[in-house]
Amino acid sequence: MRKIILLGYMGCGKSTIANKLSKNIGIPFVDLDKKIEEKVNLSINAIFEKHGEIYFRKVEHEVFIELLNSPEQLIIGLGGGTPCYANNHELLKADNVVSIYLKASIETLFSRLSANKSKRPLIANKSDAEMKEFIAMHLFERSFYYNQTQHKVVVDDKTIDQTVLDIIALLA
Ligand SMILES: Nc1ncnc2c1ncn2[C@@H]1O[C@H](COP(=O)(O)OP(=O)(O)O)[C@@H](O)[C@H]1O
Ligand SMILES: O=C(O)C1=C[C@@H](OP(=O)(O)O)[C@@H](O)[C@H](O)C1
Ligand SMILES: [Mg+2]
Repeated sequence: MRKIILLGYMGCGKSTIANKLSKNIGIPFVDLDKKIEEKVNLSINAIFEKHGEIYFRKVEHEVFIELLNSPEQLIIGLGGGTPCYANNHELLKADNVVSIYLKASIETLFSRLSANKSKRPLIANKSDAEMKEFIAMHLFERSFYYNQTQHKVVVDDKTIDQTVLDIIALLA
């Protein structure tokens, strides 16, 4: 069954938008990070601390494949790094996948992430100045993967509801 997959940089709104989209169109939403936390029985922060990022990427890949193979129709919110590791971007090309990149500017990401960084181990310990530089560099590196999606929705200056409506329009 069809999988609607939201991807994009940390803080672009994947989890928030997927949750609202799910309520609006009545298709269940699964957050990949939540599934990973359930499988390992640790928070994302604790997985990075105890086992390191390479282990996290391995579990992320396994759980992503499990979700893609599930028989249900699903909305899946990826983690920001998911398409950039383990050839996961190739999995997005499957026939039953609709992939949507939620595209946010560095300014939008910085303002959302500066208020929400504690649960994101890649940025949790960075100062504001470090974080701005990190986001700029990291987004540039990752854009190669993000830009391979079928659809892009620019999220800057849009409310959650506006972004959800944009996604519904492109799914029609
Ligand atoms: N217009 C908006 N669209 C989406 N998220 C928004 C918006 N305005 C503020 N936010 C906030 O930005 C953050 C986005 O985080 P989240 O949904 O966890 O993103 P991601 O899963 O992509 O990392 C949330 O705290 C959300 O409340
Ligand atoms: O960008 C990344 O590499 C990550 C993004 C996070 O998800 P969000 O994009 O939902 O914050 C989470 O998977 C982990 O902290 C690593
Ligand atoms: Mg998320």
